[in-house]
Amino acid sequence: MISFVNVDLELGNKTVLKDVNLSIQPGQLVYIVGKSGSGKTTLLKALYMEIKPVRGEVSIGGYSSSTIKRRQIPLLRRKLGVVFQDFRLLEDRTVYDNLAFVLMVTNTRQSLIRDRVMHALEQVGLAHTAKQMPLNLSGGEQQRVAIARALVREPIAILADEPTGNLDPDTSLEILEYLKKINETGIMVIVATHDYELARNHPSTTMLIQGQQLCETTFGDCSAGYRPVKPSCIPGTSAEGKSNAPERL
Ligand SMILES: Nc1ncnc2c1ncn2[C@@H]1O[C@H](COP(=O)(O)OP(=O)(O)OP(=O)(O)O)[C@@H](O)[C@H]1O
Repeated sequence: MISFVNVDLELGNKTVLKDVNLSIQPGQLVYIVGKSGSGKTTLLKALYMEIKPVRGEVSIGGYSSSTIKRRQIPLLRRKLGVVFQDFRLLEDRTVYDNLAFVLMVTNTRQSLIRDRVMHALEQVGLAHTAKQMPLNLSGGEQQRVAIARALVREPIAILADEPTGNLDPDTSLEILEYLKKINETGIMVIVATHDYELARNHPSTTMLIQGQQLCETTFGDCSAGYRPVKPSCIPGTSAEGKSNAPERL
């Protein structure tokens, strides 16, 4: 499970997000939408503990931002797969080697590496590209390789930061379909995007960052509008179970 409880996040001296509360359960797919500069990347960075909250607590994969030691951060990150807008593939290595590299740095057995790499490529329909160089693939295919690379360590969650930002609308939908299929295997998927319409076409829990606040809606229930999430929604907090009636915005 992932949770944010009363979290404030700052960059430099600027407060980017204030009093964020969020709970994501195993198997959930969540969109974080918000305009450019609203703080989506900042929120994801708090999840992989590149940014520490100035107030409140982020919990993920059994670690807490309040107690995690610096040396434990790489261990947390091994449990997470991160996907970026610009793919970030190693251009001088084959598709296979891009994935294998991730496992080699953690001393995974060679026989296991091959199985894991090919399985991850199969999950994005690209097993046949294993020997190709990334730049010989289309943008959409390169992003699918990046998703496979995120999968190869069998993460508890995939964090995707604007994964469709460099892609045309049809390819963007295709990428979201792959992320949805991966989510159906039980992996939490968190997609940050400024493309509200894209998220809208894929009904699921959608969080909106607006004026430093994180608000929630579920498409199909838009009549309730977006509501700020209160700590009462976060299991395990002292306020759990108290009312969090939707507020019309
Ligand atoms: N190092 C920094 N110091 C101060 N402010 C920063 C720093 N880095 C980013 N910011 C500001 O923090 C805010 C949030 O940035 P963030 O990258 O999280 O937004 P975003 O929603 O991901 O935007 P985009 O969709 O354009 O990537 C922005 O206003 C940005 O200008």
